[in-house]
Amino acid sequence: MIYFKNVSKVYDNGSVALDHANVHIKKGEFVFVVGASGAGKSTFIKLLDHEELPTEGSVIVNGIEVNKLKKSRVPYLRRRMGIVFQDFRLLPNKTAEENVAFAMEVIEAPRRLIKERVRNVLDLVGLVGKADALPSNLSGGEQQRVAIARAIVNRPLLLIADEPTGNLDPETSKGIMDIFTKVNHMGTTVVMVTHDQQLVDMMNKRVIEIVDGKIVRDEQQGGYDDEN
Ligand SMILES: Nc1ncnc2c1ncn2[C@@H]1O[C@H](COP(=O)(O)OP(=O)(O)OP(=O)(O)O)[C@@H](O)[C@H]1O
Repeated sequence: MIYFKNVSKVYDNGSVALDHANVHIKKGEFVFVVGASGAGKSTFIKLLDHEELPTEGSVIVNGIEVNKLKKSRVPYLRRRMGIVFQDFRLLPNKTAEENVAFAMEVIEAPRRLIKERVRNVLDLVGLVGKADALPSNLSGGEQQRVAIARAIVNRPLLLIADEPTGNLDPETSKGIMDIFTKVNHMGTTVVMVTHDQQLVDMMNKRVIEIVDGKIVRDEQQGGYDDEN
């Protein structure tokens, strides 16, 4: 599903964000990526969706060598992945339902399918009752659930999340993890960057730790810290 083969990323200013990283993530895995601020976690994610290109090495996602992909093919790569951010990034003038539907409208899905799928995913994230609410009338946790619904409505193979609980309290964060677990059990691979020690320790999933661009730990059923 995901291969990083000897991947390095050096930004134009000389910052080494990834240093000869080798990773293999199989279909259906749930993986946390942890590390201090500036370690290279977001860069790791940006290499998956072609937001950044490696300076060296190759990145393969769903059988596509991302670093060799023509710009015109990037939307096809991104169709197979859903992305969730710390700051939700919902369209403020669209309701919860419209935000989710929009992700299907842009790929020109048939209207009836949109209606059916949007209802299903809003149900999955527990938000059917808030379908008509604008983001400004939703709590942070609810907004994140809309963002997750939007990310999964096109049934991606891969769900990527960059600090999805960074703006949420611990209880709400646990609810978000329950949804990720459900999505993972449906067969979707989940890669989540986080600083949330409690969540990582609670979930007991694979942990990849990055320090100064280097993968220093890759542990099945790990904790946030080495000694867990
Ligand atoms: N566009 C950029 N141009 C130059 N340097 C960058 C750029 N993006 C990131 N960096 C540098 O690359 C390194 C890794 O950054 P990255 O954002 O991947 O870290 P991170 O682990 O996600 O940090 P945080 O937890 O603070 O988000 C840092 O030294 C950062 O300053």
